Amino acid sequence: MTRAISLHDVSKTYGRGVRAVERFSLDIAPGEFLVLLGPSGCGKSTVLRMIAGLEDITSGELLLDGEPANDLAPGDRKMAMVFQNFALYPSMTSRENIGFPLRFEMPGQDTGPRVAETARTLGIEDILDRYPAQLSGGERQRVAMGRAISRHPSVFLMDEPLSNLDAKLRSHLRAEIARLTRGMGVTTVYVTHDQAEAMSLGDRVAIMRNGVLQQVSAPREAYHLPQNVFVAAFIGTPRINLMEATVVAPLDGGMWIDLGRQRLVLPRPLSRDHQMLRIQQGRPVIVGLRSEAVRIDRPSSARPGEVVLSGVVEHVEYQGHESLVHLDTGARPAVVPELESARPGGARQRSRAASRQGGTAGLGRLVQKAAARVSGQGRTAVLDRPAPRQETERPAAGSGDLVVRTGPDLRLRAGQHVPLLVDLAHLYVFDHTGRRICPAPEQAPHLEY
Ligand SMILES: Nc1ncnc2c1ncn2[C@@H]1O[C@H](COP(=O)(O)OP(=O)(O)OP(=O)(O)O)[C@@H](O)[C@H]1O
Repeated sequence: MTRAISLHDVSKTYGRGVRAVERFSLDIAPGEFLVLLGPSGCGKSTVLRMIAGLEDITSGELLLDGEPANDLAPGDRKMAMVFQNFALYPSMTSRENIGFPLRFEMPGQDTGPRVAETARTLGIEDILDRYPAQLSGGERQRVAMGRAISRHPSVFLMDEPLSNLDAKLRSHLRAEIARLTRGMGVTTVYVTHDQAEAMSLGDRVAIMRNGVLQQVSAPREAYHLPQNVFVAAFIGTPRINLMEATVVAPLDGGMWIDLGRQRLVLPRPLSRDHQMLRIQQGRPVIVGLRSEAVRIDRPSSARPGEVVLSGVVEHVEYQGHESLVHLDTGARPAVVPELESARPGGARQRSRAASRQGGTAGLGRLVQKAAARVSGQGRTAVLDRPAPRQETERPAAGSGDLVVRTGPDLRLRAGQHVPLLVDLAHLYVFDHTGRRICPAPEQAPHLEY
């Protein structure tokens, strides 16, 4: 059996007013593998624990297979939880640990065959008579998973189950979890702060920040069409390059994006996405370029849709199969403050702060309008208003503002000037509220999976 989970406008406030989750809404389909992803403290575990019934829901509704479940006792939810710290009974063997919950589910029956079947599935038959202290971390986590699986639950809830394991074992068990849960067709909600884990496991990924859901989508879509700059920055390695910029759109119909020392000239005729940028004329925006959007090559090698920039090599990270080249292009890296509030209150405070800081009256009003929109939706984050650019404010030497992937054989040295080709098909632009405006949300291309 597998089941549907729905959360409607669910909020959680812990005692003394700690608002951990805010108006969280999500429908999880039967058999789906849903990953809750976000930085530490953003409320992922709280959502999981509310689904499990281990935390009360302050407001909003939880439905299991369409039935209200806010007040259902945890034991009646038919869910199994796997935690980060394995949580095995130290005085029981693996066999006893796996069989323990079955004693209550199958009173008076022989649990042996169910334990044996579980052990076979996980390939742990040879450690059934050992105690937790005699097991490696990976073996312990397999036993903990065995205990969850043996009950044939309708839902798996996993809270960072692999974070105490080393990288190699983590990737091995990750594949095992994917195989097991898909094979069993059981709805799974999996919490992690590791974006690579989320991307490789989830049918869909729900990205949270400060208790607020930012985006729910298939991993591919979260990577290619991030709804806001936070999602863009959180997903993908190396991190997306984010630069402060200004759209310049003179009346002659041309347009470019001013990056400080250089500009990205948008080719004419302007694409629809680029035409939409015209309304940002003169306003601060954030340009996002993933490392694969830029290559080091001569201007004469430019393909259609590629425009020319240049950079100075700061530092090269050799990775064996490729190199990551850190470059200074003279742009100002845009900061997505980790502690930036995505909540309506935070947005209001920030807009007041922006108005207080002065700047142009127009910008103050814009920030306020955006804050009002954000209050309505609670979805995107307002960025700090960029400080006026000053010639003296350059990134510290060695920091680089652009990271580009190259083949491992390209020999570069620090201080070398290199030509860059930017593929505008991979250009992201976010407005000052952090929302993606290019590619424009309403005409984003449908992705083939
Ligand atoms: N029992 C509690 N009492 C008060 N505040 C709590 C309690 N549990 C969690 N919080 C707070 O609620 C917020 C969300 O916590 P939660 O554990 O859900 O985040 P998380 O995203 O799972 O973090 P992590 O990845 O570090 O486990 C945090 O600010 C945390 O300090």
